[in-house]
Amino acid sequence: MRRKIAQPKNRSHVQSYTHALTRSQTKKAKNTAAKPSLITRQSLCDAIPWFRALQGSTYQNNGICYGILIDADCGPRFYLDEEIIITRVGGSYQKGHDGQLRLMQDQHLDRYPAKALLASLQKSTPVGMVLGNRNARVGAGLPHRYNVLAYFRVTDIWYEGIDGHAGLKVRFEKVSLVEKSWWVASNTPDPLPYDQRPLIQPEVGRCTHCNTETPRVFQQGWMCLQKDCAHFWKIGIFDPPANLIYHSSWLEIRCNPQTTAIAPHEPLIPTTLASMTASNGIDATSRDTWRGIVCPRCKKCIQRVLWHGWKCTIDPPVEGLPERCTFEQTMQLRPVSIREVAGPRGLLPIEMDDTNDKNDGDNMAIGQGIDLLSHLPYHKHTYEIPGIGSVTHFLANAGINERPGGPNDLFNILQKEPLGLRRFPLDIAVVTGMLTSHFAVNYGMPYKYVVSVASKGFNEAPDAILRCLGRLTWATEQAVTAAGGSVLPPNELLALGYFEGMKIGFHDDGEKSLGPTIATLSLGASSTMKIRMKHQYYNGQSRRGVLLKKDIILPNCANEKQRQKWKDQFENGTIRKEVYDRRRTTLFRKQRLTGESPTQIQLDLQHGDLVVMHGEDLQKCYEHSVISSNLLRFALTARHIKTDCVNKAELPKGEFTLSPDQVYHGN
Ligand SMILES: O=C(O)CCC(=O)C(=O)O
Ligand SMILES: [Fe+2]
Repeated sequence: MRRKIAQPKNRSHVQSYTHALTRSQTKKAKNTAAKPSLITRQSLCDAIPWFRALQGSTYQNNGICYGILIDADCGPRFYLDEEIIITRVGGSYQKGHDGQLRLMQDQHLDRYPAKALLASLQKSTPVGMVLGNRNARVGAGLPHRYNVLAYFRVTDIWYEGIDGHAGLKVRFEKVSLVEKSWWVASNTPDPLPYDQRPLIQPEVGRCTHCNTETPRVFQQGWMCLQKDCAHFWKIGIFDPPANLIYHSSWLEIRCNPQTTAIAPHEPLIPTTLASMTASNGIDATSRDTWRGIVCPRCKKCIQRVLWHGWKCTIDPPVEGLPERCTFEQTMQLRPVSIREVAGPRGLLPIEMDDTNDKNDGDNMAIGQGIDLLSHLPYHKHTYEIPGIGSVTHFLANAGINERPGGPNDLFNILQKEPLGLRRFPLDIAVVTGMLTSHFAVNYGMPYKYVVSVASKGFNEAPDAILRCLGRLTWATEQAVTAAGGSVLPPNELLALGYFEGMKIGFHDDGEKSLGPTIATLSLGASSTMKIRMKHQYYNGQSRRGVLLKKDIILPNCANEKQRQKWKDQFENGTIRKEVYDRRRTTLFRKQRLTGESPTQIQLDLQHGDLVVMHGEDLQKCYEHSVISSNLLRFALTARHIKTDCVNKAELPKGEFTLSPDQVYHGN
């Protein structure tokens, strides 16, 4: 390989981006810092397709490394300039008491992640480089938590002596030798074209013991870098000094871009934004549109938080702090027609046969009742869970949906209204900064669903939202009356918006402040709702194997008959508590009970359908999820929030009066 040196060096420094903040500003900045959702690893992985690794420093796919994150401690002799990076290969390191990483064992080229880096080298695959601001050497000067540098090629991987073991190091060379690197000081001269750089031959040496020829890596002398050779990591017969530095030829040699072509597999920075704004026919709610982007102004990775587009800084500006990036890209959402997304039932006139009534998936048939007549034009399916509650599904059809002010109109209007829908960080996320996979806005009494959401008063709600509330009030009354309960009218409405591929994962709606009834109206794309027992009630014990103090035996739970028998024996005094507990522990252990409950009730929710879940224990013992199927769906869920659980100042938010045409009578 013919390689040349870079331009005569005015060795550059990483540019300093740190704002000069006073101490009080720094404190303020910490307190009011952008929500973690905007600066986390999740933002990076969401925006960058070649780095979808939420953990570790390497992103690999099919055995090839496509992206590297350099953060925190990069091992001895970490090196970075405008075109070269030399760093350790991850894995096999552990943090000691002093906080320093130590190599615990020899690394091997045939193990990941080294193997994936070697594959990138052999297959000439460029590796995208991200630099984190926790990097001990250069991090402090960087503008963001994660900074996309450029595409690099892997030129060499070799062994060094590290902490008494053979540790792997890797040398990366920037793919483009033409563009000036953004991370160097602005007064660094532009790079010389490759043709104008002086030719350099690498210095090589041959080991007198293993006879292998390798380049000279270090200034202090040539060393054999074959880890199994007796002369490994020696300069002559001596151990190398602690202050080893790289030899100039090792740093300055470059691959000839003409003879060693290397093509990036995709743009370093995805073109999502450009393609969205060029109105080139991409649907504004398709899967690609709710990925993150790299801010074209400040280069921060940002997630799609807002319904209408991307905004670099979501939080309002804080007085006394430097202004944050104001980049904002809203997009016109192409109106989605009901014909494009609705399932067949929402588009067909009512049929009096029972074909519609086979649509509700493969249920485990917990007391399923079908009522085709009493709620006409709806069909009604009810699932009774004895002692727990019921799920009522009102199935709509074109007759219902096409009425003025009905689901078709509501779907069209909700697309045009500025509802204030946005994604929220999940409180219980496994990875910090993980956002919900749906957009949400709450109206009326405050309600905390899977995340905390600020509520808007019903006096701010558009007509369409109040019409939905009218329908949900009707469905609540019908289902609760049929179940023989007393109706608590809804005073809260959570609107969810689902783009293509969005969902709400398993959760319950069982907050202390909630009444026992939850009603949902589906608009637009069809979706699948699954209801299953919570893990502990299905198995009779917690995930950690702790027995339920009072076993609740739900229909179809694991070991239903056996558990019921022992529970009866315990309750009527035939067996003592120790025996009861021992029997259950032994049985559960033997069966290694750890699985989730199979779906107990599965509903095919179509445009215009209403679902009412009723019964407090339903939310205590069961959980539900909904997966949307197509470009656009809205789910409007109304509940009754107990007013004594609400902060007095917020009570007016839940007050509303429906006009006669917002009230619904079930037609
Ligand atoms: O999208 C749906 O139909 C259900 C929404 C839901 O479960 C909720 O808002 O808690
Ligand atoms: Fe829910």
